[in-house]
Amino acid sequence: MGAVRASYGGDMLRAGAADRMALPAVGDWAAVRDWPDDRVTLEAVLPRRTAIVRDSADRTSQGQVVAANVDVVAIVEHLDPDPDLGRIERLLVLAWGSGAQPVVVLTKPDLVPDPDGMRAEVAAVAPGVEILLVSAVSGTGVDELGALLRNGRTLALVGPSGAGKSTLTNALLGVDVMPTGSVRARDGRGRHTTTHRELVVLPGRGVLIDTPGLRAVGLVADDDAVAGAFPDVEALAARCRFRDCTHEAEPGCAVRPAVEDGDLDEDRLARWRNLRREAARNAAHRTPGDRRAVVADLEARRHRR
Ligand SMILES: Nc1nc2c(ncn2[C@@H]2O[C@H](COP(=O)(O)OP(=O)(O)OP(=O)(O)O)[C@@H](O)[C@H]2O)c(=O)[nH]1
Ligand SMILES: [Zn+2]
Repeated sequence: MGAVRASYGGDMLRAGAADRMALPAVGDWAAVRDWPDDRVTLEAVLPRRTAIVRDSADRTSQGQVVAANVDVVAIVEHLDPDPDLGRIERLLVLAWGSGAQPVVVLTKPDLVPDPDGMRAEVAAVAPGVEILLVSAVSGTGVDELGALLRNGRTLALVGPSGAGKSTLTNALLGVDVMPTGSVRARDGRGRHTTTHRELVVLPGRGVLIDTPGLRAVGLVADDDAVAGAFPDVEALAARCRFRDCTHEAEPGCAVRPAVEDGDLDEDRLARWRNLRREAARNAAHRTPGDRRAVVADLEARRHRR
């Protein structure tokens, strides 16, 4: 049938006003109605298998769905400039929270002398997660990445602007469908080239979703998503004598000695603490009372229009 343009039906408008999460996102399946007068309305979004959710800036809802029904979330990070380990951890939390399987894709290995050494550093912040080195320039790893797209699976690329997501999309397709940004010569940073989310169907293979550069992802992550990204720290913390151990000075703490013995990186521990705090703050902000107030406010605004 191809592409159709649809407006929201009444139920969809109401659901979207009450919770932004209800609105369709890229990757969603939706029911549309074809009216005799040629109008097309989007009536319902079908239940999602998975959802990548980011914080919505306006706090009017639980969050905002960046992509739905994704099977594999590829966290795309460049090796040049140096990869940002904290950003990879954050995006891993986002991925674990989505219900999809994460992989880490390290791009531009052709620009650094020791890509395998850098992969090992990244592996330390991504326990249990497959890590691919992929160069669109030399072709290294493109087939491995493409293999994730078999059997009609949906692969979403997330990562900062300039990491090479659009370039990877083009490499996987074998043709250029996405505009790519040329890196500014002076500071080596990419221009922001993807202005809206794109979904590309690769016939007989799967579906590829290229999300725009997620700069500062606000997380709606819960403790489980943080635990998914930090299984090493959580395993240590589970061995502390006290369940509410703060890992500062308590007797019987298992985390502190791991740092002292060099088994756990101090910076990683600090980032784990911050993400846990962020998850707790999120949970506190989104009390049912808050949400009722937000919905009432939205309704009032709608009536004024
Ligand atoms: N040397 C090298 N350059 C690459 C590679 N992948 C991407 N680039 C370059 O990096 C720049 C940014 O790539 P894009 O694909 O536009 O980045 P993006 O992640 O899609 O960025 P947004 O669309 O802004 O989110 C472009 O100049 C690419 O040519 C690679 O594997 N090796
Ligand atoms: Zn402890």
